[in-house]
Amino acid sequence: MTELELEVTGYANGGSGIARSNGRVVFVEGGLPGERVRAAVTDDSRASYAKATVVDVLDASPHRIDPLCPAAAAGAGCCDLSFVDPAHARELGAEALADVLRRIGGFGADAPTPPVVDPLGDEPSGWRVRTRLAVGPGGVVGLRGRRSSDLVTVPCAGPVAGLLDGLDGIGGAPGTELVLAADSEGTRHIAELSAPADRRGRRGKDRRGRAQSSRSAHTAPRSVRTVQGHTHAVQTIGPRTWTVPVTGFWQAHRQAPAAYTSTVVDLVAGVGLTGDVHMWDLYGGVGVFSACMLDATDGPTVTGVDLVDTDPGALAAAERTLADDQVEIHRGAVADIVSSLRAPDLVISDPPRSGAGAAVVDAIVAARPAVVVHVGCDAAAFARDLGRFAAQGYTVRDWRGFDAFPMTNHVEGIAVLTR
Ligand SMILES: C[S@@+](CC[C@H](N)C(=O)[O-])C[C@H]1O[C@@H](n2cnc3c(N)ncnc32)[C@H](O)[C@@H]1O
Repeated sequence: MTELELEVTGYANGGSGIARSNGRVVFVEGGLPGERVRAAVTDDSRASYAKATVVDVLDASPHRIDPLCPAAAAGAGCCDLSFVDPAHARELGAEALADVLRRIGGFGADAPTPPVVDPLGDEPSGWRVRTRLAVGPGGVVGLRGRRSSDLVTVPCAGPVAGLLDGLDGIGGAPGTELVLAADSEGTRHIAELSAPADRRGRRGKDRRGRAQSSRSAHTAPRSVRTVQGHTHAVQTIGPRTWTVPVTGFWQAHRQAPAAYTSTVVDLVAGVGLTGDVHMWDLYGGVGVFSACMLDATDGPTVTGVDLVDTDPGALAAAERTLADDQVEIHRGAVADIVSSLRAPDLVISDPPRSGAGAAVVDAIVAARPAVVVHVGCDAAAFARDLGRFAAQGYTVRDWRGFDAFPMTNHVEGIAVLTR
């Protein structure tokens, strides 16, 4: 493998350092701004940039520390920034978020001050209430390697205390995955997900056949078996309680649901929306944003909600918790449903990592809500969506960043826009 000696001069969204070699950008995994490193080239296939990974640190950044996560240090793909002092990792996250808001979102000097990235707790470790692990031969449980499918059995530092205790031989079949969730009481629930269809049917297929089965495996249903605890985890935020399928979506950071819901209420109140309003809760899941807006004592009075999501388990949980509220639940893709909904005054959208995308942003704009709150767990997709709102007459009035996945490069953004 080719090795290069590089000066790392910047930090890119996604967690790599930025260096240059022969006029070409090199994204350096494991390199920090200010460092001189020796790095092995891992991808040389593009003309404009290459990728490399640090093999030796020649001059270290003062922010480099002994890795906080033993699993990441052993090669697992979990906590990619566990070797960075947590406060500095947050500064890097804020820089990367500001950079994509400028470059991808097109926000210039007239935009609000770029967000700082706030911690959601005092500790960089012990925050994660949900995780997914692989089961290897003999029922041994671990994380997959960063760049391999090898099993790393050293425990990750992210999960809350007790979540990873005593897992080997707990009963997961080799080739399956275990989904672990801690509920609001701290009780652990474990569900086994059957092996993806492509792993089960791979043998004996040619390359094209394997690619086809890999694509369909993404959408193929996987059977679920309870290994410990219950099929559903009880989660609470303030006065509300949800029973959420163990394999369904709930924010990973134990402090995130309370922090995000109070932030959303503050941001909506902060732009002066008052009176009776009709709201859309898009990508609403179990309806945490519906609930916080219905219960808010500041800001508008929400008289009705259209909640849209694709996940039947999440929607069943929403139906139970919001049974006595004016919430209409719609199962399906946001892009297919929004144009049939009653015009909203307020839209909250919280898409998955890929973002809402052009068609959904355009459909929200066409419905002319006075206020939009947009949430994003991928900085680039978040910036792209916000840029599209801004190009069509919406102004970002305020935005916040959260260190919702400590020890990793990921940050969460929440922005409020008005028409
Ligand atoms: C980041 S989660 C947010 C869930 C919820 N707002 C919360 O905070 O608990 C994204 C949600 O989008 C849903 N989803 C993904 N793609 C979707 C689509 N095309 N249309 C509607 N919902 C979708 C997922 O099922 C998931 O519940």
